[in-house]
Amino acid sequence: MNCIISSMGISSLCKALILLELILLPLFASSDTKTLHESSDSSSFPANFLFGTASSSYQFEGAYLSDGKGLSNWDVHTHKPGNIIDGSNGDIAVDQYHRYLEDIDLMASLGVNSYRFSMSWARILPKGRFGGVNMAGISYYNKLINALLLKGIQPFVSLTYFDVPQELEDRYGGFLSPKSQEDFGYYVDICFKYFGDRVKYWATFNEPNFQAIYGYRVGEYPPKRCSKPFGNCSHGDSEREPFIAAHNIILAHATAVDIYRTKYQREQRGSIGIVMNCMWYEPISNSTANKLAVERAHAFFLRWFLDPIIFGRYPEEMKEVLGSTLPEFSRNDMNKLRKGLDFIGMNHYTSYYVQDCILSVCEPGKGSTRTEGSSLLTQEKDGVPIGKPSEVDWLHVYPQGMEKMVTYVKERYNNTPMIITENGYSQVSNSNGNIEEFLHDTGRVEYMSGYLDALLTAMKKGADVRGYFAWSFLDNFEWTFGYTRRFGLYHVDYTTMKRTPRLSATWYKEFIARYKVDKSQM
Ligand SMILES: O=C(/C=C/c1ccc(O)cc1)O[C@@H]1O[C@H](CO)[C@@H](O)[C@H](O)[C@H]1O
Repeated sequence: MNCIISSMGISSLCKALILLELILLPLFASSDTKTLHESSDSSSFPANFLFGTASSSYQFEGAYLSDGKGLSNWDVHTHKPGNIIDGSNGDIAVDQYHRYLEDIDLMASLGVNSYRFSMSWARILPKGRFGGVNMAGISYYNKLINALLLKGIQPFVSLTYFDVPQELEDRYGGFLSPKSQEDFGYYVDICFKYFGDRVKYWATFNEPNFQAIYGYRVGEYPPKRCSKPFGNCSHGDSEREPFIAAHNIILAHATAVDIYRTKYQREQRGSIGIVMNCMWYEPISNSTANKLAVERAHAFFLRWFLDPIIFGRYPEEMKEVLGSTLPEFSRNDMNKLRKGLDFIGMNHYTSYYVQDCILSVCEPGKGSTRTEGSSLLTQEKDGVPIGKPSEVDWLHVYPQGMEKMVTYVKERYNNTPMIITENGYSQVSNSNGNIEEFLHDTGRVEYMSGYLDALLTAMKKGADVRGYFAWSFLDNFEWTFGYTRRFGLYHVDYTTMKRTPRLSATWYKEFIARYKVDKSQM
């Protein structure tokens, strides 16, 4: 039975059921970890569910100047000393550009039915719309798509994933200029035209909420703009620019959807959405102020983009605080925004406690300032972490967050179809050494098994979720952390580029196999 929490509170029967669950849950949880291999109930996922792995162009492809590719903002950023903690870059990355056939064989052996990858804008249009189409780039993605389809693996394409042609930055300041909307429209039209006969899933942007904050507030991603006290950059305005960049990204998304709907979708029959970074928030106490702070945290991160795209307006919480700093949508923009999206892509990894900083005085920290919504994010309460810590400081294991996050998005956006576009776990490494330890990744298996169970719980309660992608297929270039964070189901030796399956790869393979056996019996 479903427990419906109304404004009146929870019924007493529900309370009793929840209590019973709380008592029984630890019993099941402990037997779960004993038999890792049978812990998750894959057979209950619906038919046609997408089970895949995820990647992105800059983190995987390498070949940064091959066959006519132009420079991207990330090529330029990583080549400047001091930007990446281990001084590395994605020039070679994991060389997927040359090894895609071998990689597709690995995916086929895993049994996944989908692969999420991104197209490098600068590989297709080295100078944006100010130059020609690079046919060698088109040819690479054609080969990749065809080889995937040959193995029964659906391509799931992110049109852009943080990397944009440097030309756009140099010419007009990238996403700070409305001209970026036009450029994005020009680019996606080319992608739909060349690949849309075979690609049925398109995501316009990956984590634009993260992109806006890291590029324009804290200045750790290109174009490395910010102001004090948010970060240390030579240019920028942390209180204004994130909102301008976000505004242009929202309208660039709308432009892409408009083009797809008017020119391609009827014939090509695919779907188009956006991928958001989704963090779950728990109030640090049950006070009304902290609960309101949780809602503000969602408003200033997730709803910042999804409210305009789905409802045509920014969250009230943002308007109230930001006033005229928040750009406005013209009538023309509103019309474009009406085209919405077909699915919400969700990257979910971890959860935070939230403390109100309007009524109480907060230590400075993530989210605490006015322009961030006055909601301080922490991962500890009275010295106790929100979930089991991992080797990576920001990644705490809190599987309940998956169920709650999916349920939140379901309720707010009228159960728009959702796809978990990323979920994953990291190990830390400073060298290639001790591969055995890296391969025996029980932490990752427990993480995925717990999060998939929580996802299924949300689905059993009615959430319309269509797919799950593990981040990541292989170890890869982890942005500012270079090669020191390993998220792969497969270990990569960065000297030889050899890929080796971890325990988690075997576990995921068996998980998918059980799902397939069950579905073939239907
Ligand atoms: O979710 C995140 C990043 C979270 C974070 C980073 C640094 C902090 O200090 C706090 C959070 O990005 C996604 O998660 C992955 C693994 O990180 C990245 O490799 C993906 O490219 C990206 O889409």
